[in-house]
Amino acid sequence: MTDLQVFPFPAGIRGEPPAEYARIRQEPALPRVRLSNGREALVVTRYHDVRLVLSDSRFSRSAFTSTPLFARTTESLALNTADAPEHGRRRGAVAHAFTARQVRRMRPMVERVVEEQIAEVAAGPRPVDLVDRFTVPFALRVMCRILGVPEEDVGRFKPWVDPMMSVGRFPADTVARCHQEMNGYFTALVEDVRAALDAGRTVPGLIAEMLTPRKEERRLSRAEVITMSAGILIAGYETTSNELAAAVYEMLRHPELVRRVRDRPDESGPVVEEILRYLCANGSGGVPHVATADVALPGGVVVPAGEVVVPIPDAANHDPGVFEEPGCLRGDRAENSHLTFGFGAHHCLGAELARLEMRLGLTAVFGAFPTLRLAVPEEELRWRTDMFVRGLWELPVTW
Ligand code: HEM
Repeated sequence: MTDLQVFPFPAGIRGEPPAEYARIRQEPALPRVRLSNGREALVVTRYHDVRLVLSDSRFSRSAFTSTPLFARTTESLALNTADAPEHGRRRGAVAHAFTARQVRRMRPMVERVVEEQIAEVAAGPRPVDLVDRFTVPFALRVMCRILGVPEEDVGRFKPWVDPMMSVGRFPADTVARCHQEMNGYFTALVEDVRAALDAGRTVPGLIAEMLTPRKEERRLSRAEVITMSAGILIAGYETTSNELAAAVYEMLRHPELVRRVRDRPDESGPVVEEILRYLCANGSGGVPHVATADVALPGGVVVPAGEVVVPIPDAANHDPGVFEEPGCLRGDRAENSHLTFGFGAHHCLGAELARLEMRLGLTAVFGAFPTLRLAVPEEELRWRTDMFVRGLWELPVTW
């Protein structure tokens, strides 16, 4: 076995992108690495190359038969590791629930949840852990409302989901137990919703909609409904809550951005986009794809058929050929076509919802607590390294 560098590469102390990304981007060839599951792969870091791999059907996700680069099992990933036509069929069953129009309709609900969580923080003791008291319950409650998951169960998910989103941090037996318990919870919930529908009751939420599709082509199997329900809850809250906490932290380091969001909340969009570009959230690096033909990338490299490639959106987001001064967090970036939500057929289903939650969450936090500051020395913050989504385990703040 040749001595290859192991991927994913370790992140920086504050969860910054691995230094290797910038170095590799300069290399004419695609560097060969050993994935954490033992397979060899080529890593793709240049912006236009990453976009091509993510959007060209000659790169297959399902042909990569090894385990994913994080602790979820392939069977629990209804969308992420599937290719057309199966991927399109499953995604088509839920996509209507997350269109820009639907998200505009959700806005009052999201605003209510933000207000309730902020009011709870304001009424509680100081200092407060903003992850525990705001970013996680906010993002989780929004997903519960959308899916129709009982909100009294909100506290049950994080202890299961943290190990499921591990990239080597949690032991395999813990991960397996959490997969099983999460699956058991959603199996029982889907059964309950089915029974209520059969009894003629109206049940709000996407789980009930998945069980009673308006169009035949949106029909999913019972097992798919269970997997999709758990998957959407996880995908929807884990990313958003971590990005929000990391965004609050970054804004505290950039007071000019705090002023902008606080004084002109309607213009928070570009700030949020820039934070999303800058943050480098993906601890697994990217999703492995297999080339099903020889494919020439825009950067000039030809990927031979059969090779595994891992496109790295975080590296693409810091490509100086596309983003001027990529290492600077600038709220006035005019053009910001970042790849934080992916690109192509697997582009994040909840991107519009995530944007809304980020905008409302940040304007609410800095609007309610204009003097917000860290309650501990920065060196004491615990970063979520070796996890699928980087972020903070806690964010103790006061005001
Ligand atoms: C800031 C928050 C978020 C970020 C950074 C984010 C990012 C991503 C990324 C990078 C992907 C994968 C793209 C790929 O596989 O190539 C993805 C997929 C996905 N996201 Fe998000 N996401 C966020 C919030 C949400 C929310 C709120 C939802 C709620 C519905 C959601 C649901 C999904 C789903 C279901 C997929 C799988 C799509 C597919 O494979 O077709 N995400 N997201």
